[in-house]
Formats: sequence, structure tokens, C-alpha cells
Amino acid sequence: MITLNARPDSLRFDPAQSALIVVDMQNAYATKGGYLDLAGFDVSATAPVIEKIKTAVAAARDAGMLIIWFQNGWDEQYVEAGGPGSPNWYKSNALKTMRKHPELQGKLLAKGGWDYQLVDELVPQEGDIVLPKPRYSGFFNTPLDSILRSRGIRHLVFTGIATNVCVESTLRDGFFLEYFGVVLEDATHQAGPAFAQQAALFNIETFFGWVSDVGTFCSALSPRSLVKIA
Ligand SMILES: NC(=O)N/C=C\C(=O)O
Repeated sequence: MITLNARPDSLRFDPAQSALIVVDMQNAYATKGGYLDLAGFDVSATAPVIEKIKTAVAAARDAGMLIIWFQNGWDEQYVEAGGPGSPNWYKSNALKTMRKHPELQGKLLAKGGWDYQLVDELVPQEGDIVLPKPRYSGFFNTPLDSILRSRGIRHLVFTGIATNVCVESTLRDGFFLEYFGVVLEDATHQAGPAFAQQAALFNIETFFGWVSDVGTFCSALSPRSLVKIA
């Protein structure tokens, strides 16, 4: 068991029965020229987030945690996105941007395309699980819940983009399914103004889970810090 210092209070869990979840670190969300950038969201500060995620993933892997990578998006025909019968058709800024700029049709969040790909710096390794997801929550229309339950995993450590959309949606759904969710705040970034990050972290810390950071997470996992505590 390790103890992770977090807000509002520390959390104890067994790394071997926990997962690190990397949410949607695709060009769409973290690279200039990707969907969020083209839709008018600021992605200029995502490089440090990518580095923090790399660090968190390496520490988690060393500690025997399962790494789960999500990729948000749909088939090339956008059948999985839902048509006018789906609220997603009205609310997805990717779909709205493509309707406004028909030359982008087929490019944003389409499986097989550059926008859908994980950023070059983050490469899943053997033993990791890569899951496509068609909606903001990683628990919807994916096998996430059964993958976790079949491994006895109850603790989820979240990184990725966007804190206030897919990270928060997945952590909230996890809470309702009795998972303990903690966000590493410096390994996340919001879609929208800075207050969206603050509001999401406030909600998580106050109502749905815990908030920590990558340095604290790595110290908690490293054997050296365990020896010191012992
Ligand atoms: N990955 C996310 O948080 N996505 C946010 C918005 C979108 O996919 O339209």
C-alpha cells in the first residue's frame, strides 16, 4: 500500500490494484493545428503537461500500475458521433467546427487520421490498454468498467486533456460506480479559460475525488520514499 498526499486528504491504495488513466492525449487536444486549436481553444501550454504525463506514466509502470490510454473520436463516416438525433451532434465543438468549415470534414477526431493519433511524445507500451471512446466519459460505450472490475482495480489516477470535460466526466462516472478517483493537476489541462481548470479541480476535490500532482505521486510510488517512511 502507498499513501498519496492529496487534497482534501491523503489516499491509500495498492499500486498493483490501481490504474493510471491517460485521457485523450491526441493531436486533437494537445497540438497546434488539432481540433481544439482549430475550434478556438488555447493549446499553447500543453507541452509541460505532456512531459508531466510521461513522468507519471513511467513511475506508474515501474510500480506495476495498469496504464490505460483513451482516444476520443469516431469512425471516418462519423456514425459513432451520432446524427441530429444525438445531443453530441449539437454540442461537439469538433462536429460544429467541421460544419462551419466543410474543408475540415473527415479530419477532426476521425479514426485513422492525424488529429485522432496520440501525440508523438506519448507511446503506449506492451501491457498497456488503449481504448477508443466515442463520448466524453470513458465509462460510456467502452469496456472500461469490466476491464477494471476483472482486475480488482478500484483506484484510478487521472491525467490528460481536458480536465473540465473528459477527465472530469470519467472521474465523475467512476465515482458513481464506486471507484476512487484522483487527478494529478499538473498533468491535466482545461479546454477553455483558466477558471475552467480551477472549477473542475474544485468540484473534484470537494465532491467527487482527490487532487494531487505528479511530483507527489512519483515520491509516493518510489521505493526510496517508502524506505524513508519505513
Ligand atoms: N477530451 C476532452 O476532454 N474533450 C473535450 C471536448 C471535445 O472532445 O469536444
